[in-house]
Amino acid sequence: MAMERPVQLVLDASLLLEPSDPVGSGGTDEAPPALRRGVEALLRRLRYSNLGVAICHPEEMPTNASGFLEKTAAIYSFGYILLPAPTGNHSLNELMLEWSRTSSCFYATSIVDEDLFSELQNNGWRVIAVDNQCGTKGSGVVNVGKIQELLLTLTALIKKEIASSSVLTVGYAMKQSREEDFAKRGAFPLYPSKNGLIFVPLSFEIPLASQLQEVDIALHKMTDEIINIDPNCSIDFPKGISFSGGMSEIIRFVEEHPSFCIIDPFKNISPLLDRLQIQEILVKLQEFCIEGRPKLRAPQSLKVKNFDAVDLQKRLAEANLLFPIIVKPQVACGVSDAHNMALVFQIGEFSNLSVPLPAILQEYIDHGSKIFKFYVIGDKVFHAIKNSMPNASSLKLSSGDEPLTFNSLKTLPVATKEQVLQTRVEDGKSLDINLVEEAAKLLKDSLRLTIFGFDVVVQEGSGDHVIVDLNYLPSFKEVPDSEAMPAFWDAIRQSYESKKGKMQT
Ligand SMILES: O=P(O)(O)O[C@@H]1[C@@H](O)[C@H](OP(=O)(O)O)[C@@H](OP(=O)(O)O)[C@@H](O)[C@H]1OP(=O)(O)O
Ligand SMILES: Nc1ncnc2c1ncn2[C@@H]1O[C@H](COP(=O)(O)OP(=O)(O)O)[C@@H](O)[C@H]1O
Ligand SMILES: [Mg+2]
Ligand SMILES: [Mg+2]
Repeated sequence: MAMERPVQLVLDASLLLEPSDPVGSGGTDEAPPALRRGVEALLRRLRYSNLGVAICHPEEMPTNASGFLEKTAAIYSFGYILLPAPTGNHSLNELMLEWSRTSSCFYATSIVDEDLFSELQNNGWRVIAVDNQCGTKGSGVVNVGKIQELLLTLTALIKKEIASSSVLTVGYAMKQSREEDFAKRGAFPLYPSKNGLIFVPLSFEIPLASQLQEVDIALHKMTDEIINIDPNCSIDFPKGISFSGGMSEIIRFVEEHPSFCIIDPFKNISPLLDRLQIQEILVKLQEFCIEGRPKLRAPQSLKVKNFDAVDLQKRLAEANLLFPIIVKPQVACGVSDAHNMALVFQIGEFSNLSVPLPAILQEYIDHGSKIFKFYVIGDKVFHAIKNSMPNASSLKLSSGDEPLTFNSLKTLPVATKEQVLQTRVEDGKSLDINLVEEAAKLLKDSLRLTIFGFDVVVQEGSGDHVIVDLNYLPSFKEVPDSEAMPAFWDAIRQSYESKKGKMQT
């Protein structure tokens, strides 16, 4: 994808500031300048958009407002330009003229100024008027009803400028913290990525259907939009799950448009919400093993609906599940207590155990406090080594006769420095990388997911490679951006092309 001309976006003060007294009234009772509703979200997205962005305002703006805008520009590392006072021959700011020569330029504003508009358009700028009362029909100005529609309109205009049929627009929906993590890595350029993808956030404040009609692909982490999961019914999308309004609109749109490319289909993600279904997937993988290579397997597991000791003792024996046992909620993600776990050393410790039910009991694998996090991103497999929980014996010391309860995302009892040092370097029991990479490809074929992660621990003694977790769309933070981002973009395009390929057959 040849990089086209850079894109320059200039945001007029009228678009950004709460309309207070008319500009220049200098009235003393003016409220302090503030950003209009929806502007902070717009600026946050533009910051990592790979577009050139500048804030502009008329020279004669009162200093408290211009100072506020200058500070705002600095916070988001945007440019900051003053529009010359309207003299006879409107002369654009020098910089804007310079940009006209080198870039595709867009001017977004909320006030109509016919002279300025025609001056801009004579210099090749596209003007976008946002939610201004008086329409500006026919003057080549693009009208946008609400500020939440601005980015989608901008991507449509950019795509037209580039006029290359291979450019695809990806609308994305995920929780803000995850979006920020990805955006900071450059994952969501509003300007085509190397392989021709343009990313735009889907707004849950305006109807989703009209937005989805404008994009080629929707990328989502549906587990960020789960309101609750019925723990007593086996999860089988959409059964047992209730979603936010916006996510429900996306789900409905996809049902009504079977050829639309959703990454990933909800039914394909659904098993990863349930640690029992994850276990079943991993047990199937056990059939894959290569002579003379370490065994790749799932932990011995057992689902329980309660922790009543009598019944439990029998069931543990039947499942030949020995202590120590790690106890996890059957619901794997999407709800706040999906990561509340416990390490239990004896049957008595199950009484009043605070792990949500139904629960999955798993053999605890001594793995020298080292975990291998594998990330499958399209047809690429990456892995990172992270500090993990130490061998059970050292955890038992610190927990007396109590179970060790923790939250796996927040308070995982990882090994202390001295515990890591104590761990004998298991000779020959290290990771068999290509065994796991082979398994990763099989997993990808059976899961039919574009991006997923799974955790492998190597059991001390046996050297068994035990897969203890499987996640949909993790953050793969440990993979360098230079490798992770191109893989991320390729994965999305591959999924799109294979979906379109299937539609044709
Ligand atoms: O279990 P892991 O490997 O730590 O992966 C987690 C996991 O994907 C988790 O998602 P979820 O299970 O809550 O859906 C992610 O947390 P949030 O969704 O709360 O952000 C983590 O980002 C994942 O960690 P990692 O990115 O290191 O794989
Ligand atoms: N069966 C197991 N044996 C030993 N350690 C485990 C086992 N299962 C999980 N762990 C440890 O607990 C951590 C959290 O468990 P995991 O299933 O990944 O929970 P989550 O899905 O919340 O991330 C793992 O990263 C690993 O360090
Ligand atoms: Mg995990
Ligand atoms: Mg997980």
